[in-house]
Amino acid sequence: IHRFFLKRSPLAHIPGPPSSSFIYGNLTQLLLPHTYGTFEFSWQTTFGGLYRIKGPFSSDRLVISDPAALKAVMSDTQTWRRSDQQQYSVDMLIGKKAVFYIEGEEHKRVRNVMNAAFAPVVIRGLPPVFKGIAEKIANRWEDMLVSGVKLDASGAMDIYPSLHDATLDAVGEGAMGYEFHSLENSDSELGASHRNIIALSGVRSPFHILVDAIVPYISPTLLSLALKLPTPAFKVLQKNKELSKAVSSELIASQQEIVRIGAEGRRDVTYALVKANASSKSGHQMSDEEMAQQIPSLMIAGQDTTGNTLSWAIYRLASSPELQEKIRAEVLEACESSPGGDISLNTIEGMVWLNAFLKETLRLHPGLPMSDRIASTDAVIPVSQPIITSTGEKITEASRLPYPFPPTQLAYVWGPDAHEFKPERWIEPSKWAGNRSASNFGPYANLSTFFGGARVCIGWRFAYVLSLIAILLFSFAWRWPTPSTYSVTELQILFTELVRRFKFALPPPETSPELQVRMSVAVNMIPVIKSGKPSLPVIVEAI
Ligand code: HEM
Repeated sequence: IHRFFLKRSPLAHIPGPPSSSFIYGNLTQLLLPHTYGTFEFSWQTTFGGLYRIKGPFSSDRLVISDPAALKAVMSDTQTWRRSDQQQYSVDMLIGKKAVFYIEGEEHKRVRNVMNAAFAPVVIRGLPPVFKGIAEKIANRWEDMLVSGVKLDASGAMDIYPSLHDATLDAVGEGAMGYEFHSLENSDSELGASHRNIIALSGVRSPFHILVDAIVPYISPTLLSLALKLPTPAFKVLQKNKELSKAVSSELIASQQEIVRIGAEGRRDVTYALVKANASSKSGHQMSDEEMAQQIPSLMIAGQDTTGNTLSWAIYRLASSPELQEKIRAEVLEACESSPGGDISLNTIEGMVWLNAFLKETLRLHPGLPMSDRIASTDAVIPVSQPIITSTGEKITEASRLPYPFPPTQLAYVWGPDAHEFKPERWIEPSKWAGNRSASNFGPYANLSTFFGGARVCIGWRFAYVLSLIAILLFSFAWRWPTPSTYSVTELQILFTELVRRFKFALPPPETSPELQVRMSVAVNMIPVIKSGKPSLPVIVEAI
């Protein structure tokens, strides 16, 4: 009662919207709007990059998108910790040694070994894996076109499930060293269990908001008893934890054997992880159990995020025929000028429009648009834009702030057209570029999509290379020859032929109102159609 009603909040003077409910505060508006950002973006316009909202039972929380504030919070992991709710979910899902769970020195030691496993040299060996998967998805779409699985008279088909199968296979083969065979429709037990987990995490309701609010006040003993209740959701979680533990321990043991006998291992991240761990100094190494808990961490963190990013990429490609043509022209030119005929990763990385398109997709559709942190002690947050408090005072830092949500970036960094999809902003000179680089927050292109600081997304390079190759292939190649090197003639003929033959379009709103896509957020940013079902209806057409 004291905490809720009597203690004066240090955030009382930070401006923000009025609370819409005593029970939920503003959280239903922030977390459950019909279309993602409806309230958040207008609050951002009114109050700037740091404002206060009400949480359950009139508690105060901060929403942060100011780059200086984000950077300060994300780089100080001693002060800014994950919330209890997040920790309980990770423990239920994976365990207390997962990279998301651990803090401080333990996190630093584990990240050091994991960073070596995600080094550029490891990721640059993955394109053959990604190309193989892109070829399989193209085969599946061709089958779908022939067998006529159409959603309505517009001819659109739902390519969302196949994009998620593709990223499960990509994370399986590229990161875990495990073959799910999702695209071949022969799902493994772990694959099926993972799908159940993603389906669970995709459901958000006012009830979940309430549970999240109450959890920190329940005694740990009572909570751990409650979590053992045989509810359907807890059963799914428990089964997944046991299954992923068994599979991961086996994967680690087999890679350890490969490293021990010095045999050439597969070039996946798990192999690199085991190798990096074996050559770490004693005291800096991870135990077998620690390594085994990182495998499901990669699956959970890597699959849904990349699946949704690719879905948004195709959505944006399909929304703009001119953009498709521009990228297509760039690819054709690269094919023609590639000496030796092998389109290398360097060439792909040098494609101006393709890269600008991907950056803009990541900017406007961040896979994980928000997360929360709690201050474990009094703290001061700097802001790049001053805040005018409710008493008219101008302040450049906010102190003792208990609950920030760092979400997307704002107009200060991107300009007044921040909410529009404009890949050209990455190509043409802009007066906002200075603000952007001054923010210097994320690991890639100053984007906050992968966050920054000590807990920056470890898989950002993996996601970037996977997305580049996938977009390139989805856009232009329905078939990619199987060998890992390609002759220029083969590619030229292939691309020229395919570019002439296929394009993507969205079903028109007039004839297909049910199939129009909006942004929805549970944990990830998901495309959903009118019924609320996660879907990506696209017309794949022969020109
Ligand atoms: C476009 C795709 C992706 C996006 C948008 C994304 C975004 C993020 C974000 C925002 C975080 C920080 C979350 C927080 O601290 O609250 C994060 C952490 C993480 N990501 Fe990613 N991610 C992507 C792909 C991947 C992939 C492909 C992998 C692995 C194969 C991966 C592995 C991880 C891991 C292990 C962490 C936890 C790092 C730590 O706590 O030290 N992510 N990701």
